[in-house]
Amino acid sequence: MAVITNIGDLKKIHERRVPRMFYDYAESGSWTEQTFRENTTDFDQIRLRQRVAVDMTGRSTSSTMVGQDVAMPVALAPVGLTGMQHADGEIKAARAAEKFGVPYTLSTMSINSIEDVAEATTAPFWFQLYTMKDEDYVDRLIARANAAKCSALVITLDLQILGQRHKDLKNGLSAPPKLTAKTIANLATKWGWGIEMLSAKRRNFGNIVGHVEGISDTSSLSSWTAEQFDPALDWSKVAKLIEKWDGKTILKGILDAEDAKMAVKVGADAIVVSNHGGRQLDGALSSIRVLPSIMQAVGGEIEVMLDSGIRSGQDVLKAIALGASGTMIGRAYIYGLGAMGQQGVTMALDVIRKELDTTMALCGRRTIDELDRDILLVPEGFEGVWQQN
Ligand SMILES: Cc1cc2nc3c(=O)[nH]c(=O)nc-3n(C[C@H](O)[C@H](O)[C@H](O)COP(=O)(O)O)c2cc1C
Ligand SMILES: O=C(O)C(=O)c1ccccc1
Repeated sequence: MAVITNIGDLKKIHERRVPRMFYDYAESGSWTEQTFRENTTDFDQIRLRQRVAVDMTGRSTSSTMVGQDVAMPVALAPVGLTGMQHADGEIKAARAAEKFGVPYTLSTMSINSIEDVAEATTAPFWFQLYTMKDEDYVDRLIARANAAKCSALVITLDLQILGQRHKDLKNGLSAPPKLTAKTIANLATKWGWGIEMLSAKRRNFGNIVGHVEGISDTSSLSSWTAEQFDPALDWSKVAKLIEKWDGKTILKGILDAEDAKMAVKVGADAIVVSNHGGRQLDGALSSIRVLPSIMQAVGGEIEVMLDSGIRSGQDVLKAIALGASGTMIGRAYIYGLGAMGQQGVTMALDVIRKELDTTMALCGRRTIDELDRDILLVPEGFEGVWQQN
């Protein structure tokens, strides 16, 4: 077996093993993919400060996220259709996260249901909520997450309407895949995936089957989303959702200081600075680029996490040093899952922790608390904010 030394190694195996439709779905950004690309290239523009002769014994990557102890400040982000990357992928990812000691976030749009994951794990996981027009259904989802003892509700705000992803539209993305000549030809080359998928507990959306007539046919993810998701979601509705949830609430998809202030106002416990991994508004700034302005606006008032573009422990370190208390990874663990199931997710987490730990040592920092702005050289434009009218 190939020696895995970085996340890119897992990505190559993922691409080989998983049907094109699902690899493309994971890897796509929206439109020209400018934001998707800049999410990673902007991280690369931040440089690190080497420090020497600092006693580096007794280092630790452990920290806390929304009051929970974590082995490192990295949670697994909610990812729709995870169970199409590997059979029962949500269960496998949740188990890997539990063993490693980091939070797992289950997407509303997952293949395994809330109950499947609760049954397969003991550590509390986070549940990510998409708000639908049918408010009773949203209430039922919240009640199910509560019954499953989820420790945080992650409300995603940047996808009331789906960004256009050209590859998904061309591939006719669906779960399970529709058997067209093109998909059959592709599946024939992915027999490892196919054989394993025969054993899966579920092959369509576990949280929403039965919700609407015909839901197991997600033949067009975009038209289904357009039909079901609530385009009228506003801050007053967000405030009501927060009131309905007893545990911690995390608002995901904040990319603007003004919105971050609103998140504080409605009483969220944390925000995730995110552009949905470059899958929504193409042309939006990268998360790492807007983080300084958001820290300036709400730092100290609310816990700030960041995702979009994290592919290494160095990226995690950069986000923390700029003020985030934690991060989320999406594709970085999905590559591992698609490549090798639970073991691949563990490998991805191991790779990231090793990189974080080594980088901390070489920057002369021993703990997550010690990571500060002093160890970074940040391009000037990163500190910029939108012009106020
Ligand atoms: C394949 C895929 C599916 C996603 N599905 C969801 C989802 O169901 N809910 C959600 O809040 N975010 C979803 N996201 C966004 C992630 O939670 C996260 O914000 C993003 O992946 C971070 O960027 P990264 O992949 O560069 O780490 C998805 C991302 C990907 C790549
Ligand atoms: O693909 C996504 O990014 C996502 O969040 C989503 C939205 C609707 C249905 C499935 C996944």
